[in-house]
Amino acid sequence: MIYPGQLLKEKQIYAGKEMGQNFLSNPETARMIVDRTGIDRHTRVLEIGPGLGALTIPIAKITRHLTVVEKDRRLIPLLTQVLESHEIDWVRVVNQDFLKTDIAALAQGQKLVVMGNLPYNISSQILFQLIRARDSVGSAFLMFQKELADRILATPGNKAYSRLSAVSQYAADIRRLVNIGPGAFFPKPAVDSTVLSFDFFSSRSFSPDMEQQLFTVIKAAFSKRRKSLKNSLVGPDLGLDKPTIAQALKSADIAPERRAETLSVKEFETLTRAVEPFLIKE
Ligand SMILES: C[S@@+](CC[C@H](N)C(=O)[O-])C[C@H]1O[C@@H](n2cnc3c(N)ncnc32)[C@H](O)[C@@H]1O
Repeated sequence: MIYPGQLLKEKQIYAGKEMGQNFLSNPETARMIVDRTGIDRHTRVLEIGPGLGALTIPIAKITRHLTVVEKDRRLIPLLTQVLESHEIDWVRVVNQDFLKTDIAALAQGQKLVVMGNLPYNISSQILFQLIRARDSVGSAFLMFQKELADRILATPGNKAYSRLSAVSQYAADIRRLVNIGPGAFFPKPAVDSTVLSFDFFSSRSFSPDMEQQLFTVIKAAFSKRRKSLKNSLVGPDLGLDKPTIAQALKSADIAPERRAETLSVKEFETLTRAVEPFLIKE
C-alpha cells in the first residue's frame, strides 16, 4: 500500500476537512473491516467515498461487482493509480456527490451492500439517504465518529437516544462491528471511530406515506426534546393544535407528560397511527 500522506504530498493535494478526509493508513485495519463484513464474490458493493482506495482494494479482491462514488475530483487520478498498481481494472469509479446519487438506478433491481468510511460532516445525511433507499440496499457497513455511532445505537431512556436512533432502529437491525482509534488514519482525527453494520428489515410495518408521517412525528417529538410530548408535538412539523395532540396521545395510550427520549420505536409507530387521521393530506 502507498501511504496516504506520501501520495498526497507527491501530488501536492491537501486532505480537506470540509470533505471529511481522514484516510485509513493502516492496511491491516482496512482488511480486518472488510473481512468482518462477510461479503463474497457474488456481493454487489457500493462504496461511499473511496478516497485513496484503502477499503476499495480489499473489497475489489473479493468481488468484481463494485461501484465507488467519490466527490473529490482531485482524488480520482490517484485512486485510478492505486487500483492500477494492484492490477485491478473492474471497479466502476463515479465522480459524484453521493448525496446526489440515485442508489436505485445503480442497484438496477438488485440489493446492494453499501460500505464506507464516511465523511463525518455528512454521515447522518448519508444514513437517512440509505434508509430512504433501502429497497435497493440489503445491508450497510459504515464507519462513523464513535459518538455518532453511540447515538445511533442508543435505546429509550438513554441521554443519547435521538431522532437518528429511532429512525435507524425502525429501519434496520444495527450492531457495533468494531471501534477504531485515531492512529489508523491520516491525518489523525481528534476522535475515535466505530464501524456499524445495518441489516435493513425486508418487511415494513408502514406504507411509504405512513412511513413519512412516522419520520415527521419522530422529528417533531425530538425537535424540543426537553419538553413533554403534549407540547413538543404542537408546532409547524405536524401542524396540529394542543387539543388534537392531547386526543391523539390519549388514543395511543401514551401519557402526555412523557418526553420523546422515553418512547420506543413501537410507541412512535402507535402514536403515528393515532395522529394520522388529523393530518391534512395534500
Ligand atoms: C473519511 S474519508 C475515507 C476515504 C477512504 N475510504 C479511506 O477509508 O481511507 C471520506 C471520503 O469521502 C469523500 N467524500 C466526501 N464527501 C463526499 C460526498 N458528498 N460524496 C462522495 N464522497 C465524498 C472524501 O473525499 C473522502 O475520500
